Amino acid sequence: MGAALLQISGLTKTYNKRIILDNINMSVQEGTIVGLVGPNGVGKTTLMKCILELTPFSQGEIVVNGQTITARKKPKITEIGALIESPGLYTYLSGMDNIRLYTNDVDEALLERVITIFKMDHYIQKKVSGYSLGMRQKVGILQAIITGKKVVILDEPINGLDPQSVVDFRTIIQDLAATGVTFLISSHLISELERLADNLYILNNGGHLEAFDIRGGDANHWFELATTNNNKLLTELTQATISTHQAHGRVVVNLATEATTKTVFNIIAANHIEVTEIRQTDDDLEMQILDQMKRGK
Ligand SMILES: Nc1ncnc2c1ncn2[C@@H]1O[C@H](COP(=O)(O)OP(=O)(O)OP(=O)(O)O)[C@@H](O)[C@H]1O
Repeated sequence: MGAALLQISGLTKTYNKRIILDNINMSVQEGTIVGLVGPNGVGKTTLMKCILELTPFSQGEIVVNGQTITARKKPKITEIGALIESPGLYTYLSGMDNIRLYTNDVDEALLERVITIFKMDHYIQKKVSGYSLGMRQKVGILQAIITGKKVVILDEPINGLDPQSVVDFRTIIQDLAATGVTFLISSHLISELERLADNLYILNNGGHLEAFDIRGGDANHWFELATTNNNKLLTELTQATISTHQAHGRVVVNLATEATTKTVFNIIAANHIEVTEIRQTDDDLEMQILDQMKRGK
């Protein structure tokens, strides 16, 4: 781990006087993979566009590999590759021609390796007009990473990829990160980001960005309780401002602290509810992130 390759300080962005990004701060160290999640329309793409200078912002500063962007200062950022929204490809050209047209600066060994991993050999020389969504997406990913830039921004890169390709994508990205490439990746697939990313940020409605501790914090503290009166328990827990919801016919609750655990079981006893089964949830992180998103509203 070295210096911060991407540093965002006090970034504020509005569209028609509506605040989309509100005093955003983010620091991404060299060789790390940062995930970005948030509800639809919250501003994830807008944040990425600010970093790529595709949209102006009113306040704050973004530093990419030592080059500083402000509301007034717009340097040509050299060390950045990106896939934003869906890849803009010329459909009458082949995937390979699209890549060659996009840049002269191709890392040939990397290109060959990614084509092999993504199993693109049989179509990369054919016209894009015959490609599926996932095939186009892979060309877009290639364009973003193939020039060997130090910082790569990928907006919903897993969209349209089949399960094997998602695994292949993870291999490609983690291998590159191990060589020092720094990634900011947005996705709605939280479970995939959990596997892929080193750090996670949540962008909430109102444009507030929060760091999420992906490897620690409340992990492994979510439990599903099968009880004789789920509705009563849900109501009582909610009244006691304890995070809870129902899943698989059980009450799901976070028992991260001793105090919460005591409160939950006191509520159960006081209401004569019987617990017939307790099991740890296997989707802890997803629950926590959704919970943090709800609280961030
Ligand atoms: N050019 C624009 N002019 C005005 N408003 C815009 C413009 N582009 C985006 N917005 C608004 O900014 C907000 C954030 O949009 P953005 O595309 O960044 O969201 P997102 O988090 O990437 O959403 P999704 O998860 O659905 O892709 C939305 O409310 C959108 O309507």
